[in-house]
Amino acid sequence: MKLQFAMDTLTTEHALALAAAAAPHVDILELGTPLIKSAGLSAVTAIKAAHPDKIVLADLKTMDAGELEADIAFTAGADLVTVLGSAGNSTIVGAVKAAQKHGKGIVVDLIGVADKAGRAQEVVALGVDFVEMHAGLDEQAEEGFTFATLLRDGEASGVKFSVAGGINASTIASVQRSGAAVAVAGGSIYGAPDVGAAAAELRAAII
Ligand SMILES: O=C([C@H](O)CO)[C@H](O)[C@H](O)COP(=O)(O)O
Repeated sequence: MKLQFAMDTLTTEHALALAAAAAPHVDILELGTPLIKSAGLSAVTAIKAAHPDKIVLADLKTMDAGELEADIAFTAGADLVTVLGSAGNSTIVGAVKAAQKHGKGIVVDLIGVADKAGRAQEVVALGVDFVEMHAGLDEQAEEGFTFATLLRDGEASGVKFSVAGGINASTIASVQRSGAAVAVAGGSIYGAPDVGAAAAELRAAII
């Protein structure tokens, strides 16, 4: 299972510092949606330049203009770009077209989708690399939140999936047991007093 570090920060400078600390322990460096909205796609270029050996994911969460948005992110240096599962199929097909042009990949984020397993099967048939079983920061803050349902949806989908939803060192093993290809961790790494140590702890918890 790969480890993806979601950098939900607001400046390229901070993202570069976070990435420098965590990179030895993670496989995928994710530029979070708030970071891209705040700093722009130049942040993607800066992270890829600093870490050419890492997979760089631009979390665009595209909802429309799939081909155009994916194209500009790939041109900026992204290896993977996210499109929302609630987008129309034509948006996803457009993003896949851009990915094929660049030799890169599309991840469909299933945040807010009720039938995650069913939609996962549909979008994989459209040519996306994998899907993300995702509960966002707001959903995580809701009373009674548990990401157990994400793991069940992933298993039920039968397709390649990542999981994101507040994963930490005590829960990452359950993510791996669910069969996830990628565990996405944001706050448990960037919110730790020692970012490198937190990333290393997550890595060590992966069997
Ligand atoms: O995608 C995310 C969210 O929508 C804000 O951009 C997060 O990166 C994702 O949820 C992972 O972060 P944590 O939940 O803090 O682990």
